Amino acid sequence: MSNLLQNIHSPQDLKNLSFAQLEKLAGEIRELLIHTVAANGGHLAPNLGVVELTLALHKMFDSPNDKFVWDVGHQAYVHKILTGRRENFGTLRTAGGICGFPKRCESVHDAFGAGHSSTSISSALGIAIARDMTGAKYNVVAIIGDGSLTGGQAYEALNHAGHLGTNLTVILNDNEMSIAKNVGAMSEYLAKMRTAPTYSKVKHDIEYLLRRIPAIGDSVANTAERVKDSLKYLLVPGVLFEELGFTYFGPIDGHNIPSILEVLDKTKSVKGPVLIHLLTQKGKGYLPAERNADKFHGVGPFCVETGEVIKKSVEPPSYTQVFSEAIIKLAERNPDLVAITAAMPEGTGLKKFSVKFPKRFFDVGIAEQHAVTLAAGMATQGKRPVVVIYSTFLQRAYDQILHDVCLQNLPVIFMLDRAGIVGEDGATHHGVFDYSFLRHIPNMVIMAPKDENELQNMLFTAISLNTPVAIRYPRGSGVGVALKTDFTRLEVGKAEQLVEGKDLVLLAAGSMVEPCRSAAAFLKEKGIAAGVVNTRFIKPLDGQLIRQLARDNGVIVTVEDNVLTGGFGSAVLEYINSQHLNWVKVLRLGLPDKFIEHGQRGYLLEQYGLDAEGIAASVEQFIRQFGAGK
Ligand SMILES: Cc1ncc(C[n+]2csc(CCOP(=O)(O)OP(=O)(O)O)c2C)c(N)n1
Ligand SMILES: CC(=O)[C@@H](O)[C@H](O)COP(=O)(O)O
Ligand SMILES: [Mg+2]
Repeated sequence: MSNLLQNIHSPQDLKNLSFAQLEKLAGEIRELLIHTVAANGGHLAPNLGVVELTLALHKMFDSPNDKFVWDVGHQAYVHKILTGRRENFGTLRTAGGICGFPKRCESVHDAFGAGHSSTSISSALGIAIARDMTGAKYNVVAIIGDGSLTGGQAYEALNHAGHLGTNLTVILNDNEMSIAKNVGAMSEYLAKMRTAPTYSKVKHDIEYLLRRIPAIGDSVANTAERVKDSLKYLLVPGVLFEELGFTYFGPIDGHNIPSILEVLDKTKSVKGPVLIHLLTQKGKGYLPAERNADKFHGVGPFCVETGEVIKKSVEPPSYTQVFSEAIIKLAERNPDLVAITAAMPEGTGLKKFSVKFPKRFFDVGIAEQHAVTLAAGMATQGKRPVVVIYSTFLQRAYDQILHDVCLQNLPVIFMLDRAGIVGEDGATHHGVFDYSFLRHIPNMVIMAPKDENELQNMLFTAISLNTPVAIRYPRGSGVGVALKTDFTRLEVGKAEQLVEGKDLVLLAAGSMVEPCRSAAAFLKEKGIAAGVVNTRFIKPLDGQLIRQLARDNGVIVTVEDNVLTGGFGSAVLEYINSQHLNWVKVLRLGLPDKFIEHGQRGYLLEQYGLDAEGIAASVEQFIRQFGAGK
């Protein structure tokens, strides 16, 4: 057989393929996935697990008329390959190239955008309701993983869909994995179903049993119904979904294309919402990913032959690694310290902590809102919860932070990893809003470290405070300072003057401090004397220092890797205004009021003028236009 994939330009090209051809195509798709992700990095294992499912969906349904909604969307590469983006697939996750997540502006086949988890059933239900209101006829399919089914929003949507009885297909892609091993009672329930006989067989057996009960009178009929119910509870897999108003099909081998097609076909005629439970293997078809599905969930460039990740050069440890060690040392000193992750023990650096302190570690699943309120509850009882959540995912828990933690001034520590530009994951994942969504909440202290030692000291300081604290730090390597073994308590609200300069001062937040130091050196070569201040605290600000800088310099440049709207620079402006320091000229550098696309982190920082050269260039232009000093 010739190469089939090169002839697939749209889902229509699948329609006449035989099962054997579809299987061959699955192999070719896996090759493309493996080689592309090996070069560009990306979510390999999740995509390897849905090759057959995606082929079956596109064979059975008619996208874009029928709508597929991918939960999280990290597993939509196959869908992209089959929907006209194969030739461009080599640009995956590169600037200007194919996005790693579904995106409505990228293709009509991407019915709904995603990146954050557990939204698919809600959006699919919304689409289905709109369809019914307009009298249109098409199928709506939400594809959600077992990990994403730990997120509360998925249950809100199941609850609503079951109540409405809307025609909607939910495919549960159960591979027993979130990024790490899936957790929680629902995960255990699904595991039990894996070994259960199929629903249709059980249904048949129950009916057979009931037919053998002689039908004499109402009481026997009632008994028969009760027997049926009891047996159903005992035997029928998926009864939970059935009770929620869904018709359950499964469990079904998610790598068997004929079986998937058969069940999809069956469900087409079912009235109301259906849930199809597929069993798949994460990483299927590539041994290193099958053996190590969590490593290959999201992976950087790697060698196809060995599965070894390609290290660019010897890099300093990441902020995540530094945090990972620091929290263990601090937990050894403080038995009340507990750590919470929302399904990301590895990514947050809490894995080691979980091994060392299994009773003080909580993986709550993809449940950021619950994680925050859980921490608040623990804090009322004297525990010192450290909640470690990527900046972008903490957006979910805004009200829990405000209402459950800050309003009661509870000492919960938020470690916001992946703050600022994250890179290739793109718009859904950049952590560029946290200063803005945290800064206005009363009682909250916000810090951002300039380097690895400061990260340790900030955590140490946070534990000593009796208020909510957020510490935000970027993805990837630290700046490479020699790591201190002891901790220093920082004075709350005190900034650190690093470089003196009479013409202007660069007031830098967190990971912007180093580029500002270099920018100051560039400016010096041009005869501009720029001071550099490490702000350390975004809240409370160092008002005394800002007043002094205003007096001495007259030009303040704030630099942050957050959106300018409501960010650190805005805080400085508000302060200057409140103090009537009217003569001060302020330049705010940060991210614009738009969503930042995907691309390498360094490239994006450069594009948005937040590398050393960009900062220096903006300052030079400002000084040329408005003058230096007072
Ligand atoms: C709100 C939110 N929290 C955390 C994540 C990070 N995340 C991405 S995929 C994933 C696991 C998803 O597991 P599952 O749905 O089972 O998909 P699989 O990768 O196993 O196919 C997690 C935790 C996210 N995308 N969104
Ligand atoms: C899909 C998703 O949300 C995660 O897999 C995310 O891509 C992880 O990011 P890191 O690679 O920064 O841990
Ligand atoms: Mg899973």
